[in-house]
Amino acid sequence: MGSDSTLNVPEIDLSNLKPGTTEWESARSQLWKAVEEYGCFRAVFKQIPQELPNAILSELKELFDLPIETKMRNNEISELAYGGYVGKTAFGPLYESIGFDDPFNLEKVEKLINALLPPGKPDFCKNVHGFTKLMSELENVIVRMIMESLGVEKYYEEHLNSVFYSLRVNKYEAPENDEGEVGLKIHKDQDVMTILYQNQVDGLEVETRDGKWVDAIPSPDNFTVVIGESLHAWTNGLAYSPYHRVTMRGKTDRYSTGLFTAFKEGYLVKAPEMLVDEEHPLLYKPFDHFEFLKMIQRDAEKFYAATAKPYIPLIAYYGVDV
Ligand SMILES: O=C(O)CCC(=O)C(=O)O
Ligand SMILES: [Fe+2]
Repeated sequence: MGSDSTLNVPEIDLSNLKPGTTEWESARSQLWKAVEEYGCFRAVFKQIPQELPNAILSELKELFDLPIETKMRNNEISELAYGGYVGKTAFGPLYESIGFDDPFNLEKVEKLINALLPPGKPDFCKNVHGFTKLMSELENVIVRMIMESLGVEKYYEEHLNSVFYSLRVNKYEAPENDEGEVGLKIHKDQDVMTILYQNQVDGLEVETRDGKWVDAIPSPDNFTVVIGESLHAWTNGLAYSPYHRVTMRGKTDRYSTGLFTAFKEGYLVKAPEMLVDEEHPLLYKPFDHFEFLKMIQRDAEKFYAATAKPYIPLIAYYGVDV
């Protein structure tokens, strides 16, 4: 089952748009079409200078080349379910990842980097912090456009107060054979959305709503947006959350960054009443997503690492008819 390499996910320019203008509305209708059909698109957002993520990516080799015991120090610092350091597993045979729990907090970023790479890297930390802030602005534009498309923009302020952001930096080792190897197995993201940036080594593949696998091939000025299952639930299924995977080909290691938007502890994910009617019955029982993550974290290792079970979608836990 390969992906169709002639297809790419849509590209949408979200740079410097003002709500209410015709430019905003035109980008919004492209965005909603992509969110419905692909759950994934490539955003251009010129407010983020390309040098910023590239400066972060250029430091990642040094970070991932550290001994595993050093990288594991992240697990003492991280307080988040799925935070910390993730080493290679059956789920991600070529994948390693380092998580920044609270990249909005420069001191916490510095605490982690000082622990891994004493005496620290002040510029790298500032870049991680600055990049996160700008990416969250992009996230806000996307959420606002999605809510406007569904006529539920009155929830926008609530969204701003109910989410937090974490950042992961990832490495995928170049495969040994020429045929292409699994970098990260098929899964959906469980968050609200993920915004990715990569060095120019492609590998992300996404399944569209009508079941076609397509490549996400970003240009250097593209941020790849993947809709998570929490937003799928919140929109009562209208925003699509795609299965995706990373396949590695070629001889170059791949580095990427991912900004994850998630709901804070205590926030109940519940579709607005306006999006529920006889034709569109409620798909998910209201749930505290943060609690859910903590619950399954306990089983995560035996779940994904040892047995490499297929990903279990959120609907299997909270689906109304389940
Ligand atoms: O590195 C990528 O492009 C994708 C990563 C991913 O799917 C994830 O972190 O959930
Ligand atoms: Fe993912």
